[in-house]
Amino acid sequence: MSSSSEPIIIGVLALQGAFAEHIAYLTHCLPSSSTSSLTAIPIRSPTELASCSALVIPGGESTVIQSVADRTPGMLATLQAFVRDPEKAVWGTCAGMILMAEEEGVGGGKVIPGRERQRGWGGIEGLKVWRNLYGNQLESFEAPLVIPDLSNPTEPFPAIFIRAPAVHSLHPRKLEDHTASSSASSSAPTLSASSITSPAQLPTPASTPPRLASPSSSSRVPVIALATLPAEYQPPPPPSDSHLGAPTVEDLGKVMLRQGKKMVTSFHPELSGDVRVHRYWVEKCVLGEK
Ligand SMILES: NC(=O)CC[C@H](N)C(=O)O
Repeated sequence: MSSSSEPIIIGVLALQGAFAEHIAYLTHCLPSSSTSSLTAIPIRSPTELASCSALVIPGGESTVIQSVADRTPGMLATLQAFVRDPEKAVWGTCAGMILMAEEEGVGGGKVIPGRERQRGWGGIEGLKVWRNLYGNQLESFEAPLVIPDLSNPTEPFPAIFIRAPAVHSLHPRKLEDHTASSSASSSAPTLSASSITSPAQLPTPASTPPRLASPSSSSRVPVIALATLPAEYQPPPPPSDSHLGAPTVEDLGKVMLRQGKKMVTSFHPELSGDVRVHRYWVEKCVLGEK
């Protein structure tokens, strides 16, 4: 937790996508009771990112965000280092979730040959996602999402899904499930931190691109599933013979995950008219409140 004298600067990656909405929500929901002063600013360069202790990677189009970052001198390496630093709070929404995965597959829509498979920047350890699993733009939808850890948890969160990614799998799978009510997640085994398999012990298929080093201090931090879609909204599983391996079907509907100071949502809280997810991330991940 930062001391009251240090202002906390939250960057919102502004290379493409819904960054203005996040800045508006963060500005609106900054906790008035907090002794820390917070401010949210757009980020377009490594110098701007250097002033931040937290970052939002917005929704939009992950391939465009990736290529603009790639064309901005120093930006991609600076972003990857920031996202993988366990001390930095980072939240990825939709395209941002894809970029915070370690590996991604893609279905539906237009797939550029040779780009079926992408390496994410990391952030949530061992996360693989499947892009566009919920369909195209016209198949966008809103679902009432029960998020038990939010304030006023009995009031469902209006979660908006636009060409959203789904969790494909997590390796190693060390999941704490806070979404008790979901039928899809209730049978999922919950592993304790003591039963974690070290990533180094897992066999790596020969065809897997080289891994970036995982942040060592996060390696025992469990991933918490904070929200699971009701069964009727869950997507069909991606193919089991893809380059990502077989999906973990009971995790497909997990649409909000947190690992330490990192969080991903496959939906768009910045379009919902409800600031509770922004408030949760600021309080738990940025300010480190219990
Ligand atoms: N709404 C979104 O952020 C869509 C993400 C988009 N499908 C992608 O692959 O990047």
